Amino acid sequence: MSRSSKAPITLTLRELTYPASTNKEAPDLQPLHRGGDPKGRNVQWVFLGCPGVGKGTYVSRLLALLGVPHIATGDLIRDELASSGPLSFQLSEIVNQGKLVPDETIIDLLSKRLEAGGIKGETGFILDGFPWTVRQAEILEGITDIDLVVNLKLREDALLAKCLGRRICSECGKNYNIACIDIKEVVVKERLRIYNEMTKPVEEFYRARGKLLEFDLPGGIRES
Ligand SMILES: Nc1ncnc2c1ncn2[C@@H]1O[C@H](COP(=O)(O)OP(=O)(O)O)[C@@H](O)[C@H]1O
Repeated sequence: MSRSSKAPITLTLRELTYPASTNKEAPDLQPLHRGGDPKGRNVQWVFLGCPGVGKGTYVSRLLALLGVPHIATGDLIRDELASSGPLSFQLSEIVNQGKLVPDETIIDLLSKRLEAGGIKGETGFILDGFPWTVRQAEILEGITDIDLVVNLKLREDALLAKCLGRRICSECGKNYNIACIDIKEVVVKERLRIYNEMTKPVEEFYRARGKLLEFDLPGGIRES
């Protein structure tokens, strides 16, 4: 598969989450595996997906398959906060207010993480929580050539049900709650609206470069 091509990317989710050896319809996947990359490095992918879509579950399956680290900018921020370093006070104010950390700070933390990974021999990654803005996407393109941006999407009603802890009983078909989640539907809807508004330009950025791979998920993914 040529990743520099501008042709639409047509991998299926099955091809992404299961090894080529178990998927007879996916011979294309082989070059993406460790050591088989024409660029002489492992895959460098970005995962986009709104809260509740099941991104963490998909990413963890892929990590085992591809042998790359999961780099989540939220984790980088939390590590920095836990270190009580010079940045931590300023960062805790921003994060506690639910705001985005300035681009310079997040890019500095990410560059350090990539550099440290490079020293350890890492040549690929799955990036999560970055980029959030077009400016971040542009800067990332300047740092490395991202191969693929996977955008996981779930219908809003399914997403809402998931975020609110609702499930449908497979026997009687009625709704039930798996947990006592004290969160209002309007709050979840607003969070999704803000997410969509923020990430649309980032999706466009990667779509224009032929790097965006979109999945309309039919439902949630099982966590086990
Ligand atoms: N790409 C980014 N740009 C700016 N700030 C970020 C970025 N990624 C993470 N952050 C900051 O770190 C916090 C935690 O990130 P994350 O774990 O991805 O979100 P959440 O805690 O909502 O799941 C965010 O609320 C934000 O302040």
